[in-house]
Amino acid sequence: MRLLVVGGGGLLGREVVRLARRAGHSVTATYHQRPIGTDGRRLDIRDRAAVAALVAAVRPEVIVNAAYRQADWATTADGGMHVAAAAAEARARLVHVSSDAIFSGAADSYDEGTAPDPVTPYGAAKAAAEVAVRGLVPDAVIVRTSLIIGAGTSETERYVHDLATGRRSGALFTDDIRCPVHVGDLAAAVLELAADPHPGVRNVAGSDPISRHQLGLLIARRDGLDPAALPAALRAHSGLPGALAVRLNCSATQAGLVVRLRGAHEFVGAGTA
Ligand SMILES: NC(=O)C1=CN([C@@H]2O[C@H](COP(=O)(O)OP(=O)(O)OC[C@H]3O[C@@H](n4cnc5c(N)ncnc54)[C@H](O)[C@@H]3O)[C@@H](O)[C@H]2O)C=CC1
Repeated sequence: MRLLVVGGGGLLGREVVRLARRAGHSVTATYHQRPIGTDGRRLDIRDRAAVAALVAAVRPEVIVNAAYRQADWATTADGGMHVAAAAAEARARLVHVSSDAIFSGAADSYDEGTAPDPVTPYGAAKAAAEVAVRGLVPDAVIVRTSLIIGAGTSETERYVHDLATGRRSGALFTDDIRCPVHVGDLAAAVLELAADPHPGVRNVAGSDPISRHQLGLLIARRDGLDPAALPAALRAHSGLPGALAVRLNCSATQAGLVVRLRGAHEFVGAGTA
């Protein structure tokens, strides 16, 4: 497969690039600010003409869009649209990465057919991107995912370390439930779906709904930190906008995947939290 990974320097993008190269695919990765390796290509997806030019030059069979910047409509919504437009022009398949932030959390769980009902600007931008992508590339695969956890490299893991070691103050919510996914499982699923001729929305998250506080305890135990040093709080009392609990139901997508989407208890640790 000739693959273009947009956002190839990020947590997910890096892993997609690594696994794709290991599988023998021809991969071009783009970065935004911090160069990646010697063969990365600089790209700002807010620049429609630049996206079109790069895609025309690389002529990918598949584009994975894993670019992301929180609270930036131009990257999330407009950028997603620019990548989709270029994919349509080049007749490339598209895997667009979306988020559980498109949901309010009002439902008990969310399957692939659920319509977005975002309650934050970020969620609204991600939902708008999905609409634009579907309009431009009707056979795109839209991967909705949840908290991405790596081997120590994710924002969540860094936050837990900072809290546990007193480098910053804060708390982890006990009522903020997500389905954390291991970056390796997610990247493997993205590559499977890139080769999958069946278009549409795919939920790709961990099998284990868990609170951010429970997740923090697992990470602390795994990394030899003091779990008691992680303050707990209620998001419901925090005044912060956003969903309390979003459980992505991945069973339909999982049934068609080789990779097993593990839950946080399994991939972070065997603790019972
Ligand atoms: N990290 C998480 O917990 C979650 C992530 N997601 C989604 O997963 C995808 C990947 O997220 P991560 O790998 O965590 O993000 P990340 O922040 O680790 O990487 C995103 C990459 O996009 C690049 N980027 C930022 N602005 C850009 C622009 N204007 N043009 C081109 N590239 C730009 C950044 O330089 C970075 O390398 C995103 O679509 C995100 O919305 C969804 C749910 C949770």
